[in-house]
Amino acid sequence: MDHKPVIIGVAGGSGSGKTSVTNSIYETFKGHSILVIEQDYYYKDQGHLPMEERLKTNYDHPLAFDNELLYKHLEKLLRYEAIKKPVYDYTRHTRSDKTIVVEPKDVIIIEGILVLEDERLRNLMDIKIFVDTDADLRIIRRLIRDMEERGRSFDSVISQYLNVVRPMHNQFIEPTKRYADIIIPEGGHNHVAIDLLATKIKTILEQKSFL
Ligand SMILES: Nc1ncnc2c1ncn2[C@@H]1O[C@H](COP(=O)(O)OP(=O)(O)O)[C@@H](O)[C@H]1O
Ligand SMILES: O=c1ccn([C@@H]2O[C@H](COP(=O)(O)O)[C@@H](O)[C@H]2O)c(=O)[nH]1
Repeated sequence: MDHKPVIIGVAGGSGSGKTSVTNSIYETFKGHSILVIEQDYYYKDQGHLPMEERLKTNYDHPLAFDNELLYKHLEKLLRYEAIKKPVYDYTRHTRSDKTIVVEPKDVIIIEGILVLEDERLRNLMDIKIFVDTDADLRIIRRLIRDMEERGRSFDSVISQYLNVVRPMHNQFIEPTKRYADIIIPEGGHNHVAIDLLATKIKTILEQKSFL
């Protein structure tokens, strides 16, 4: 019997609805043994850099992430060992001093723009999902979210989108769609897709005798 946790990767562009999809899966399995790891929390620590340098970082490039640490943490969770998850501060563009102790669970959702880009991460996943939403919707959603929740101005969001987010999406994120087992259009409000996904996850959990 295979008693390793199930790992589900949820990728997609910024504002595509990854967090909403992840939350829907989490809610469906609430009460079961499930946890979420956000790839964003694994942005490289930039505490040694002055703020003006941090503002120049390309946060949509694969090299912005500490995937080494993320991979090590997933390996530990697969062995049912606890991890100390880093905490990322979007207003300071670096890790905070805090970490969160995360206990291992049977279902692990790993969510982020580039989780399907790294082959080692992909190889750990039982189900790979790409949330596919048109660019016009993604920029509108991001604009609202970054101004309301991440302390950004209208001009900074637009400039970052045109200069970095859009080209990096086309170069690195969009191509990872080909690795996905399931492509979910429009994100977390797609109840049919979420229900189908929940059924598949239940089947895997039953095969592993977790349910
Ligand atoms: N299908 C949808 N229709 C309308 N709004 C949505 C939909 N999916 C997500 N949103 C909203 O768009 C914003 C970005 O979604 P989120 O899940 O945080 O995206 P991501 O994690 O991919 O950046 C959030 O405010 C969310 O409530
Ligand atoms: O310091 C930072 C770190 C990240 N970003 C942007 O965040 C998005 C990824 O988050 P989503 O929740 O998937 O939208 C990425 O596109 C980065 O551009 C940032 O602006 N600053």
